[in-house]
Amino acid sequence: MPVTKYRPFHEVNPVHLPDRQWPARRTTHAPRWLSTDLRDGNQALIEPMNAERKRAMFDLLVKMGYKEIEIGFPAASQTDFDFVRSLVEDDAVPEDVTVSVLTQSRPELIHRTIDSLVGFPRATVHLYNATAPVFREIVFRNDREATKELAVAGTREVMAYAEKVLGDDTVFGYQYSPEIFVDTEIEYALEVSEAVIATWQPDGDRELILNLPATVERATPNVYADQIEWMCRHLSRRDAVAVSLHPHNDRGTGVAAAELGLLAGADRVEGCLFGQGERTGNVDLVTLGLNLFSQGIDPMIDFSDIDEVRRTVEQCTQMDVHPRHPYGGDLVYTSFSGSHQDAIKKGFTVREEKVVAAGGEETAVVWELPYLPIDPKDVGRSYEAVVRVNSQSGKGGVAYLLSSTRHLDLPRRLQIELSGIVQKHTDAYGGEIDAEQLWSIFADEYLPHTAAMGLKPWGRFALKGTTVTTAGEGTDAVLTVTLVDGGEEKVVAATGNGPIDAFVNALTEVGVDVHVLDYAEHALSEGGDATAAAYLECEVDGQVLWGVGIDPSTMTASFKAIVSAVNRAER
Ligand SMILES: CC(=O)SCCNC(=O)CCNC(=O)[C@H](O)C(C)(C)COP(=O)(O)OP(=O)(O)OC[C@H]1O[C@@H](n2cnc3c(N)ncnc32)[C@H](O)[C@@H]1OP(=O)(O)O
Ligand SMILES: CC(C)C(=O)C(=O)O
Repeated sequence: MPVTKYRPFHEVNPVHLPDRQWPARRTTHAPRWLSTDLRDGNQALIEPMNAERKRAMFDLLVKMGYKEIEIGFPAASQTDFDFVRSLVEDDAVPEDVTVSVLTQSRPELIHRTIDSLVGFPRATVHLYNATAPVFREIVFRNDREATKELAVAGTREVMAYAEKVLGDDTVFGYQYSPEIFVDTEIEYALEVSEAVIATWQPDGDRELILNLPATVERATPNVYADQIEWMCRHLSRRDAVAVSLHPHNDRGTGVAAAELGLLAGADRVEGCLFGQGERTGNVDLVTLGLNLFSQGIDPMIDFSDIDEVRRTVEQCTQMDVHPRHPYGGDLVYTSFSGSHQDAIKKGFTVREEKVVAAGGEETAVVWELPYLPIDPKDVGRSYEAVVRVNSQSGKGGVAYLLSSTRHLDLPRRLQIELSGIVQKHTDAYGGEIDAEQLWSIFADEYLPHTAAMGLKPWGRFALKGTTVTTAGEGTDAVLTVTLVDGGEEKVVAATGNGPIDAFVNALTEVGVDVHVLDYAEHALSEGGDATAAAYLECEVDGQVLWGVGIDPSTMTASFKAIVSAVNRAER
């Protein structure tokens, strides 16, 4: 690896800010957002969006609540131009949404760009030129003065042409970006910005958006924050200039850079949903917004159906969102590993208790759940997908899945026993076991005579019926049991100090020695036709194991559970 080819960023473009203030600041509110999905996102796609997909993206952004949307680079192509026109012709832009469009600093492109905006009630022209030394030397072969002049001349051209073509019909805004701001010598970036400010003359009613892009992310996020704080401190007319961030993600720290840049004083962030955009992408607006949400700060954007957002983005961009993408990926609320599942299951139980104590008011209870930074329900995800079972899973996950999908609340030792059985399957077959497969494993093991999943019944015994009579209080129960024993129907009678004791004694009549060690039962549904589940831990001929019974009658459920344990012992 030829590491000597590279230099540390502080040697390339140092920023001196020893009394930086941003590390001690806290985020208290959402910034202004601009979505550039239809511009920076679109220009990075293998197949740029057609009109229909652009419209679907625009409508999604509006629905989510974005108020500033960069809708394209209208001078780039007829498709881009026509899309911009279609929005005004279809009256598709709500009153509180401002669209913006990007242009280079070339008169013919500026004219074409502004022509596309005729009829928009509010629009911003965004002009950029590269100010970084590499671009001055390699791309433009311009010195500093000529580069500054390109920015100023472009600004003047925008002002003059907009005045001529748009007049008073459009509330017209202006944005300037010194491209690769992060690589530009900071005093020079300020000099160019000030020249643009002096040209546009922002004041209270006439804002200038100064966008400071990390066009290519080349340093740690604290460096970007220093650069932003330095600019914020040195800008004249700071109150009339909206400082905007435009981080890219080349080092994988675009989100952190945006967050620290906001602490450093920026007012606004430009990015794309799920971090679409050039190379490794623009900063991800979904992560930024939901990071705020997870801190109790309203992002002012609606993420309540994250899957719908993801599906639309995937359909528009023809690119997949990674399953581990923060907040929106398929797997990000899912735990496979045993200790995580156990903690989540316990967390949900404690939370349910707290919600009940709060009078059922779910939102009154602060979210504190192990391994889940936000409540999946808040972004439209269901709890069913939270816990999934594979070879890394333990009893907690298995129990959670049976509880959430089948309402079976297994006692702890039964959870441990079942987990071992499931583990044998996952070890043998690999991969994941879904809720249906888990139910099938469970039913085959514990409920062999339940017509579940088309399983083949097995086991020496099947319970056909019971009649119980008690002579009165304090007297023994008398029980008549009809059993199928190895295919042969038998009727046995026994007494005991209760129905279960009598049933155990009846089994002695057919040669089975069973003792009940532990017992648990609960209703599976509410109301008169409720079904009960019974779990009995039994010692059968010296073996300790669990049986499970499900029946409308609690007593019959218990008898079935004993039969289940006996059959398992003999299996
Ligand atoms: C960081 C960013 O994301 S910036 C946005 C980038 N997005 C895009 O480029 C997508 C849309 N672009 C396009 O469709 C085309 O590039 C167009 C229509 C804008 C221009 O096309 P062309 O005229 O064929 O020029 P080309 O694409 O080769 O651009 C390079 C030329 O533009 C000049 N240029 C580049 N940026 C700027 C700028 N901001 N201001 C003025 N001139 C510029 C270059 O110096 C070069 O000029 P040269 O040909 O005299 O050497
Ligand atoms: C045009 C500018 C803002 C840009 O896209 C970038 O620098 O990444």
